[in-house]
Amino acid sequence: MSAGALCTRDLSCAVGGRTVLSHVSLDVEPGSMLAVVGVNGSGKSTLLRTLSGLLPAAGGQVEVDGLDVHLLAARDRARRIAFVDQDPALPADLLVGELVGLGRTPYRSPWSSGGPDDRDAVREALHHVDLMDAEHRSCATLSGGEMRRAWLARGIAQDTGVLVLDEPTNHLDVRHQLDLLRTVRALGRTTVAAVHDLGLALACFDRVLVLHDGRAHAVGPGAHVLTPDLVAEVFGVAAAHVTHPVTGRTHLLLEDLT
Ligand SMILES: Nc1ncnc2c1ncn2[C@@H]1O[C@H](COP(=O)(O)OP(=O)(O)OP(=O)(O)O)[C@@H](O)[C@H]1O
Repeated sequence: MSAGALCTRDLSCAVGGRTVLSHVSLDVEPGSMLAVVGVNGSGKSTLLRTLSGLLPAAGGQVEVDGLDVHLLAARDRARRIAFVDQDPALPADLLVGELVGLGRTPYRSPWSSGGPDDRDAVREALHHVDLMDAEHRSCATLSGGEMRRAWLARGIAQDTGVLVLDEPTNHLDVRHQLDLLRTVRALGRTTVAAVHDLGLALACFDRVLVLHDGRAHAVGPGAHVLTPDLVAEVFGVAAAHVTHPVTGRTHLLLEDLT
């Protein structure tokens, strides 16, 4: 089995004692990018946390590289799946390089500050997110968008086959949104990301999973899944497909008709 193979079998996800999602069966192709979309509260974060092993499965299974995520030791899991949270609390007084270095924890002995390989991984990750010059700055001095990229760099430095990203493009300007998704693509890792921007989901991901009414409502290539009918049903927004005049790719036009 290739590294980064991720699948769920009849997965149910619960949070705060409430089942949020049921019967989710998914195969995420190694190296591919899956966008998870759905209205607020549809269960995107809960699904991502369950995939990452941070929440127990309320039923069914998540497998990474053929192994049950919820049975793996924490260090082994952290070498296979990196989770980048939506809005993590910042550990006080860390330099950016130190924050990114936390991604190397699964490879270090408890009291080690890291060797040359770890330092190289940190610099490479900072390079990927265009923050090379920020390595020695305090995290407290970063803008919201720079901070998002620093957290992503920590996930990249973790050097896992699977990256799970909760709203990675929030707070980013449009150039950095596209750059970030291109960077993630170039890493070649299996990526599952919650996104709110349906245009980005369609343009930048191989497949889109739509969560609706506690289920995996649809999954497949964005242009097949994000049809005007589905967008109207799930999001209550009128949509049309248009073909980009230069690239010939399908895009979504959204219109509020209320
Ligand atoms: N700790 C908790 N206790 C109880 N209910 C929770 C808890 N965390 C989340 N929920 C509820 O579970 C449901 C799913 O939440 P989740 O955060 O997964 O949705 P989401 O699709 O990521 O939402 P958003 O788009 O707003 O980020 C929501 O109804 C939310 O209120």
